[in-house]
Amino acid sequence: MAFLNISSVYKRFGGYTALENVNLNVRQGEVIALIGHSGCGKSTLLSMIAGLSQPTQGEILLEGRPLKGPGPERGVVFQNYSLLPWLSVYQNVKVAVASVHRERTDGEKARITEKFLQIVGLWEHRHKKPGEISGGMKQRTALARALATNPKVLLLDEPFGALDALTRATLQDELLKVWDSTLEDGFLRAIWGSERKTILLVTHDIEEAIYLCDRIAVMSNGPAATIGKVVEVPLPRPRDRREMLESRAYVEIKEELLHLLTVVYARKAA
Ligand SMILES: Nc1ncnc2c1ncn2[C@@H]1O[C@H](COP(=O)(O)OP(=O)(O)OP(=O)(O)O)[C@@H](O)[C@H]1O
Repeated sequence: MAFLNISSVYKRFGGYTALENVNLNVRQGEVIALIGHSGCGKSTLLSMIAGLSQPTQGEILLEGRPLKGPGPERGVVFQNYSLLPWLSVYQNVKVAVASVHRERTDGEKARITEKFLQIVGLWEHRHKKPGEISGGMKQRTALARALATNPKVLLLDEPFGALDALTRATLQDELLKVWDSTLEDGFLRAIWGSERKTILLVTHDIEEAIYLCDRIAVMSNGPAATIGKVVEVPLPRPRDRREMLESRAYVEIKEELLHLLTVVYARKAA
C-alpha cells in the first residue's frame, strides 16, 4: 500500500472536465514534483490532496484511509498563502504551532516558532503584518508555518515562485535540510523525528524539480488532463547544485522533461 494513493481521480467543474483518471502512488519520505503547462490542473489536484475540495470521482487515500477534509498531518503552502492579516508574521506561525504542539510549554512553542522563522530568514521581520511584507516574504511565512507544524506530508504549490533566484536557492537548500532531518538543534530534531517527510510540490521550474525531487510527475494538458509520465531522478543525495548542473544525468533528465512538455504534451493552440 502506497503512503499516498491517488486512484482514478476525476475533477469536473460543471461541464468542464479538468482532470480525468489521475493515478499516482506517492511513497513515504519521497520528494515528488507535479509539472505541466499552466491551467492543466496541478493546483486542483493539490487542493484535493489537501482536502480543500473533493474528487468528482475516484479516491485519495493517505496511509490507507480516504481523505475527508484538511488535517494536521498535511501542511500546505498555497499560492494565496492564507495568512491571517490581523496577526504579525510571528503570530501567524505561533498560532499554528500552538494548535498542533498542544502539549508543549509556551517556551517550547516560542522556540519552534523562532527556529522556523530563522530558517526562512524572517526573524528580523517577525513583528510585521502580512499587509506590510512582500509577496516573497508572505510565501516564506507560509512555508515556515507549514514546516513548524511538523506534518507528515508537505503540499507546496510553487512555494518559491515569488522569490528572487538567490533566496530561492537558499530556501531550496533549507527545505532539503529540514526534509533530511539534519536540524542542528537537538530539541527540534527530537520533535521532528528522524523519518523523512513526504513532499509533493508544484513547480514550473525544471531545474528546481530535478534538484529537489526523487521523481517528477508530468501532467498532460487539459481539458481532461492526467499524469502522463513519472520521470525518476536517480541523482545521489546530498546534491551539490553545481555538480548536478554539470552532470550528464541532469542534462538527460532535463531533455526528457522538455521533450515531454514541448512535444508529447505540447500546449494546444488556443
Ligand atoms: N473553481 C473552479 N471552477 C471552474 N473551473 C476551475 C476551478 N478551479 C480550476 N478550474 C479550471 O481547472 C483547470 C485547472 O486549473 P488549475 O488552477 O488546477 O491549473 P494549474 O495547472 O494549477 O495552473 P497554473 O500552473 O497556471 O497555476 C483550469 O482550466 C481552470 O480554469
